[in-house]
Amino acid sequence: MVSKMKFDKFLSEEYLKVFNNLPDPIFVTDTKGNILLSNSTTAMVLDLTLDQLLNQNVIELVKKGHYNISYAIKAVEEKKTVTGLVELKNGIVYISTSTPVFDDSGAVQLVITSARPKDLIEGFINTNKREVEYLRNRVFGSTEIIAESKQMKLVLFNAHNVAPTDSTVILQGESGTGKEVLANYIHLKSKRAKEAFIAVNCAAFPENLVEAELFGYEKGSFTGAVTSGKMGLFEAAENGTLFLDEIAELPLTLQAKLLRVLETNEVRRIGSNISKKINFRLIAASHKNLEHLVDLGEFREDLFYRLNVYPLVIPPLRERPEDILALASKFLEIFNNKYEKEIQLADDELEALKKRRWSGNVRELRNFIERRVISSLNDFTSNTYASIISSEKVNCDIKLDKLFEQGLSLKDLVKKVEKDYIEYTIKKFNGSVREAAESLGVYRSVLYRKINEHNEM
Ligand SMILES: Nc1ncnc2c1ncn2[C@@H]1O[C@H](COP(=O)(O)OP(=O)(O)OP(=O)(O)O)[C@@H](O)[C@H]1O
Repeated sequence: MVSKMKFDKFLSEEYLKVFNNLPDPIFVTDTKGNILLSNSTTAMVLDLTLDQLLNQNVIELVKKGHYNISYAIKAVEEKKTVTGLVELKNGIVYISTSTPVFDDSGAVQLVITSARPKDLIEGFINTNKREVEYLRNRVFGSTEIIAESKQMKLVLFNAHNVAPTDSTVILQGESGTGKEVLANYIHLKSKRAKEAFIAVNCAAFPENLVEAELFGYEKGSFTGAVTSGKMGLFEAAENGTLFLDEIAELPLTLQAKLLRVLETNEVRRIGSNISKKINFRLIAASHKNLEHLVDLGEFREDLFYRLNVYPLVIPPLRERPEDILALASKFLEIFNNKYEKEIQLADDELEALKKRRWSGNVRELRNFIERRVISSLNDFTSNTYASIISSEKVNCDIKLDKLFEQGLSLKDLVKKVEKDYIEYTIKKFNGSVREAAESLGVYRSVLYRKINEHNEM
């Protein structure tokens, strides 16, 4: 048996670098199946850290259910290269090849195993692409989604693998972690990419309108309905993808109706007695823990199991500091272009960004960088700015004594500040309510409601 330490000595630093940077899983075992060397991709796809993996034996990994079969031992027994399918615990199937390496006496000394996702290879063969993009470029080097951290790379990797399967996907993660971005990514990497991607926020509609939005209605079916009738969003997503964000906000009665649609693939508009067959892929998302809501009786268990085919959890931004810097630099580039500025972040600012809690996740970071570029810091030194970033408190420079003199009630004061702040933000975004809503971290519908309320004040 070759010990890991002894084995490492065989390899120059350059070889190790090449080995580590291979985008596919690759690892080396001894004749008993002990893992001597592995790249981090192998650990990542097995949902382990590299350290954990290096202490493992392939037979144990199979026993623990990380994957269903190992060809490394077979290669030792049969003294030849063995190839076969391996299914991981997340359902992804790989084509794995184990190649024995012999010593001078012809005995097997080591086995090198490498693997590639089956779907990916088949996809390449089927589309007969001449320019084969390597997995790392397709997934890890994606320009649409920033994923520097190991956790986010794994999420993206899993998203990449589930995309072509047409399976229902449920995305969980705090608000602003990138669930909609990921849903769109899955759509774009699926067979439905050329069809519609319909994103619906179940929390953005008043309860009585969600059904009409989703199912559509025939003319005159309820007061307030457009006289000509309206197509629902299920129908609008025909052949494409329907993304139901904040699915936990769907009222229980509608949850039952959604389940029926998923089981029958049929939709009936409100006021109609004709059902229509539809074909769409569902991606749902929630920042709430749906399993917990099932326990509380607030989410239907049957719908939960119907949705929970392929769950993907996006970790909060504070748990992936590598992404903070990568995202900040991307957003800086975007907003420097947009506002024709050349702002750079100083080292202390970058440090402060990494330490902040980012409870609004990527959305908060994006808004923060946009404000940073807009304000251009004429009257701040980078030091004071860094201290503002790192303090979690909002710096409201309001003259309290002046306010006190006005004798406003707390309610009126809050409304007044809210009104002024909203007006100020909309002005900053040249009148764009959409951008202002993004910056303020509220839905557009909420912002419109507030503007109406303020107009009536
Ligand atoms: N990994 C990422 N790379 C680049 N941009 C990202 C990433 N994650 C999120 N964003 C950006 O952050 C913002 C929020 O993302 P998104 O709307 O997808 O979050 P969400 O989890 O769906 O939020 P909510 O639960 O509030 O609907 C968007 O502007 C999006 O473009």
